[in-house]
Amino acid sequence: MRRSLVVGNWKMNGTLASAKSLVEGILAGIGNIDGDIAVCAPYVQIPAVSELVKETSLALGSQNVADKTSGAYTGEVSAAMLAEFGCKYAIVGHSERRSDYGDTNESVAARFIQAQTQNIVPILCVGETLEQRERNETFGVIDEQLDAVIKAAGIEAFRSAVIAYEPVWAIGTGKTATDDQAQEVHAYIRNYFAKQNQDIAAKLQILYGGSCKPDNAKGLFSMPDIDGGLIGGASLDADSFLKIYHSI
Ligand SMILES: O=C(CO)COP(=O)(O)O
Repeated sequence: MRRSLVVGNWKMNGTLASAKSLVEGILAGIGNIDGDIAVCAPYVQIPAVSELVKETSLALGSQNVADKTSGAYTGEVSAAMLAEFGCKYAIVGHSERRSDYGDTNESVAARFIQAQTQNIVPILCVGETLEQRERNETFGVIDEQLDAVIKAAGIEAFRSAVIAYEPVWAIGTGKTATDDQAQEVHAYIRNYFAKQNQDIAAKLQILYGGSCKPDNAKGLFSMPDIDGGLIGGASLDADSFLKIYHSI
């Protein structure tokens, strides 16, 4: 009943030329799969990618969105600006934003709300660091990250949102959560929502992110509460990204 979704997060990589050829490679191999696929490009590559993916089944997303609507916020990009280029998704609360750029649970909630004002589906990232996992704080950290967004946006907002569970210790490290470790947290997240609204919980897409690669995607995606992936490094190569997509 839930559609699978695979999203590439290109992070701060590539050039205009490499972005175009990556998109062309993805489009050439997308095939006819019963599931959704998207790429989240750096802001300045969004206009070009938007042209290439028009009228295709490859959706476009951004890697962040401003927490304000418009005004004197130097360096920020608003949800309305992203909507003009047909962005369907916006990642909010990625761990790199939280740890390197000071995004707090509250500002992540504001970004989530801003995306939805323009009918952009926020992909809300949650996850624990290695130290937090070792201190058995995983579920508490995820509770706080989700509580902040529900407090600001309300539970109904999750009818058009996606969650990405990204264990920080598995991002860009080559370390992956085992299928069972990932499933345990995905089930926890679904249950967290079920306690508030069973229908929303049952329909919510929860993606796994954290060194998801062609060789481990199938196992992860076969778990009952894993609905796809948010892919970093492996999304920068059309073949490996397509192999992951074809594993759904
Ligand atoms: O951060 C990620 C996706 O948003 C995961 O990155 P890697 O797939 O490179 O570990």
